[in-house]
Amino acid sequence: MQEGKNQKKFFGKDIMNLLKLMVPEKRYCILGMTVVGLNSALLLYLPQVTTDIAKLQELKYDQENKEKSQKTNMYYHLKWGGVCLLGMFLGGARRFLNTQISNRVGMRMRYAMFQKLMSTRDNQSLHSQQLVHKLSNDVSLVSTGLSQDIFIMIRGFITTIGGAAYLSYYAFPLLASASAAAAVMGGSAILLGKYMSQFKVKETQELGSLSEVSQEMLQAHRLIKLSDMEQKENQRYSAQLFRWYEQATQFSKMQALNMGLMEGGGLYALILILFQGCYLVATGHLDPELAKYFIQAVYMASGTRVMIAIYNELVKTAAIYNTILDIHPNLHESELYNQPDLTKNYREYISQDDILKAQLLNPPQNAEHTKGWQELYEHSTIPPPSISFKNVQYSYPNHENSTLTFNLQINSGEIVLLQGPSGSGKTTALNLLTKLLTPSSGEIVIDGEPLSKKDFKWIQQHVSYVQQDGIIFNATVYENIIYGNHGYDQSMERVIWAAKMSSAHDFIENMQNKYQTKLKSDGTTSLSGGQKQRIVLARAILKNPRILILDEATSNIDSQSETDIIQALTQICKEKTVIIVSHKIENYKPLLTRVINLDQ
Ligand SMILES: Nc1ncnc2c1ncn2[C@@H]1O[C@H](COP(=O)(O)OP(=O)(O)OP(=O)(O)O)[C@@H](O)[C@H]1O
Repeated sequence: MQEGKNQKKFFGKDIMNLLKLMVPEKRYCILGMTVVGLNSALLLYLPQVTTDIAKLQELKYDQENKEKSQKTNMYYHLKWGGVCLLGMFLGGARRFLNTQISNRVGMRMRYAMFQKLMSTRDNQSLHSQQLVHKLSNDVSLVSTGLSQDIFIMIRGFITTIGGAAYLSYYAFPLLASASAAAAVMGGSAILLGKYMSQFKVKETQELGSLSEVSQEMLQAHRLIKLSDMEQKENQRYSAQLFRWYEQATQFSKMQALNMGLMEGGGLYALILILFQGCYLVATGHLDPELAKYFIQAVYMASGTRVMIAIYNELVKTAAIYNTILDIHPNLHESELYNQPDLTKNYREYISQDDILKAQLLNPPQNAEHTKGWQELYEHSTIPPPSISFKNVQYSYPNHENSTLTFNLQINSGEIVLLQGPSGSGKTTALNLLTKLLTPSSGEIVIDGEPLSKKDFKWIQQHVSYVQQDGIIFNATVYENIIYGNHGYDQSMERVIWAAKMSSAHDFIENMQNKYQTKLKSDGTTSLSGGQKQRIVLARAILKNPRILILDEATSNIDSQSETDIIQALTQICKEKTVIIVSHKIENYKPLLTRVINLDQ
């Protein structure tokens, strides 16, 4: 089991930390507690019905005063009808507040976690499938568990205290029996709670790994089929499934033991209370309205039982919460609840998104309507930048004893190909240039100015990076091309220009809805590898970047598409500093000014 940064706290503190998630929902919580308080008071009042029934029975035989008897009858019916209606309202309100707190806590957690993950520049250390599982499944477990458990616990507390107070006043001997039963249940639950939470953490981790394995396999579905790995992968999935099952079974056993002790304790309490109650009635110490006291004693014992059961649930939930905090080394728990009210402007978010979507379906036809048009051409008049790596060193955190060193000079407007054996550091150099990684020492200089002095915005504005597996989003062709090009000309005129430059226009025109055709990100899109890569290239050149990086950009496509793209690049690469990484040096030769060897 992975030892997370948050797993060493003692359980009481864990629960306190968990409860902090409720802090921003103060208003809902106070309202919820009031409702739960009233609901519990109603429950405690309920045994009073026995007294009223006894009175009604008396009146039934009072033939002399028929009118009074009818009135009283009516009064009691109205009273208990009202109690039922109130109970109905309070029950509904409690459920609504429960769910709403859970929704809001979950929303805050997801919002903070997502922001944190997106803020990471070097995402290589993040396990995306595990994270998706945490964002959906584990957050739901924590938020629903927390809000529901707390209210049930409060109700348990009120009925325990109320029942105990009633018994201590009206039937003190029964209090002793109920307390003894509560003590037995409490002891076992606290003892087993610790083990239960440990098993729950393991089970949650195995379930996360199961999601990871399944997503990985579904993504690599084609490769698995073609490599005759189906049986092996089925076996791997099954093995992980059984690993989860093993932990889930351990947890179930522990839970069953706990539940058994609870049930046993409950039965013991019931028998003890009944036995004692009957004895007290028989000896004339208690009046025949035994049911009233009996119910109060049961309230007290079951309230205690509920509190203990919920304590166990909270320990489990806190354990899952700790695994969520481990998703990111810099995620502090306070970030999950110390945020402004997210829901304040949520309708605005949705309506802005709707407006944007509508605009994207009707993009401006020409550049006059688009912001940033001038900016686009302003920087295209400046000569493309020169780049030098001066004794730049980098070591990956998990490989600190192997340091990569770079000394490179790329002149303004050059089209260079970075060459070197696998592992020589080509991708690392590009990540350093795009500030996704920061050098351990040395300096990268762009046009005479250190890159460290330029902010990330500069990179976003002046660099386009095309990777081997071009990313296509669940959106139209038009949206895919303008992606990441805000502030630049996004008119149809300009998008068509970019598509023509990357030899994409013709096949887009042949699609059913042309530039408004919907594409899919999961690979089920009707695009070929070459078509996908041409759309990605159109996206990269729309903003007319000063530095263009092509990292194995044509590796996955057929040779005819590659020839077309390289031909298009002759035009595209003008007035830019271009860095190409490709193993197919021969194909790029006509385009290049130089080849730089990284292993020298
Ligand atoms: N996220 C990482 N964590 C640890 N080490 C890494 C990481 N990424 C790369 N490395 C190591 O850094 C070295 C350079 O890797 P890099 O990917 O930059 O090489 P490359 O020349 O691009 O290789 P290829 O041609 O195979 O893509 C390799 O030894 C690799 O093992």
